[in-house]
Amino acid sequence: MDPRYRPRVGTRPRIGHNPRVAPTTGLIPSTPYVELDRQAWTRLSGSTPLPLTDADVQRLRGLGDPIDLAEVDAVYRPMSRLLNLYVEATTNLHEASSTFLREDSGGTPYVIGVAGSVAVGKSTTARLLRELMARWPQTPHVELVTTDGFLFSNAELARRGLMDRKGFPESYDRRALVAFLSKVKAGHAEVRAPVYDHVTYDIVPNERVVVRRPDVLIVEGLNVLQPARPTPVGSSEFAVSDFFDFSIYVDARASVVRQWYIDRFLSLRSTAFTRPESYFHKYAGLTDDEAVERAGRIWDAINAPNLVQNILPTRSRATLVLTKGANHAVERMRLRRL
Ligand SMILES: Nc1ncnc2c1ncn2[C@@H]1O[C@H](COP(=O)(O)OP(=O)(O)O)[C@@H](O)[C@H]1O
Ligand SMILES: CC(C)(COP(=O)(O)O)[C@@H](O)C(=O)NCCC(=O)O
Repeated sequence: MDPRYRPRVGTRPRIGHNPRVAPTTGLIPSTPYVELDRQAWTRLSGSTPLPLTDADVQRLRGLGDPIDLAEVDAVYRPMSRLLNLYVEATTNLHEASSTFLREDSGGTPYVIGVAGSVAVGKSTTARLLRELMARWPQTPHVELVTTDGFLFSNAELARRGLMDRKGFPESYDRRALVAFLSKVKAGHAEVRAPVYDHVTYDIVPNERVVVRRPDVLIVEGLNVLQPARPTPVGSSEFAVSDFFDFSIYVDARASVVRQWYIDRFLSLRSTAFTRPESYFHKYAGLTDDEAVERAGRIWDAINAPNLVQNILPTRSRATLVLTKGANHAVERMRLRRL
């Protein structure tokens, strides 16, 4: 039996609940998601326009990601329509809440989280979304922040014995990230975030990005769907995702992402790693076999355990899960029912 369906034994659907009854089995789905294959998803785009060109997609895609305009049309046009509907509904909800509180609604930013493994293509998804949403008339001002800026500096990670745990929840200054999001959500005129440099593999001293009351803020990072840390009795702490209006988890099989990580490492070897300031400069001269071996070791020691222990368990918290196949194309979508 399809495990997503449980028998209708002595249970009645709740009022207002709209169970999707599997036509052949008469069973009620026990998943909170609607699952769609690529074709079904693509059909949902309706007449939503796609204001991007092939050149835009080439500019926005990450290293090693072969995404093209056809893929963006099939996957991101329906997503654009969905988000447009959600943003509009949320704006109405904010207005209702402000009417109740007798406050000025003041334009609360719509916050979207993008989560997933290292090397799964989160940055491509986040950049495409930023570009698409900024072209809507209602949300011209879209900002994108990556959570790597909230990693502790290498000096601090070394002090805490966490240099081999970069990307694990404990390697981030979560309190600073939560404070940043809470100020953006509260409508502060200017909120600053620290900046990470993948080339030097460290926080850039004295550099900040400034976020000025965006219509939409996209927050991209490995651990953005992590629940709040356990707190002592009598106290409480926010999770990063408490500030999200919508979240996307970019998913692919771990063995496939491992290969993407290795392929990217091979490309970086002849590009970013050749720069003397690159933290990985010592790997620029590796042979193919040595580079594959080294990348595989970094993956197996750091990124794979982080994926299995910390990132994957947060997938079920996302509003939308995009599942990619080995060729990077999105094959399946799961949208959380409201
Ligand atoms: N060692 C590195 N040197 C330079 N750029 C890197 C390095 N590692 C990752 N990047 C770049 O950083 C970005 C984020 O990578 P990552 O966190 O793995 O997320 P994702 O691949 O899911 O977008 C990507 O654009 C990637 O190409
Ligand atoms: C910087 C990262 C932790 C990603 O951070 P994020 O923006 O997702 O918060 C990751 O790209 C990374 O460098 N991981 C450490 C292991 C490695 O070098 O692949």
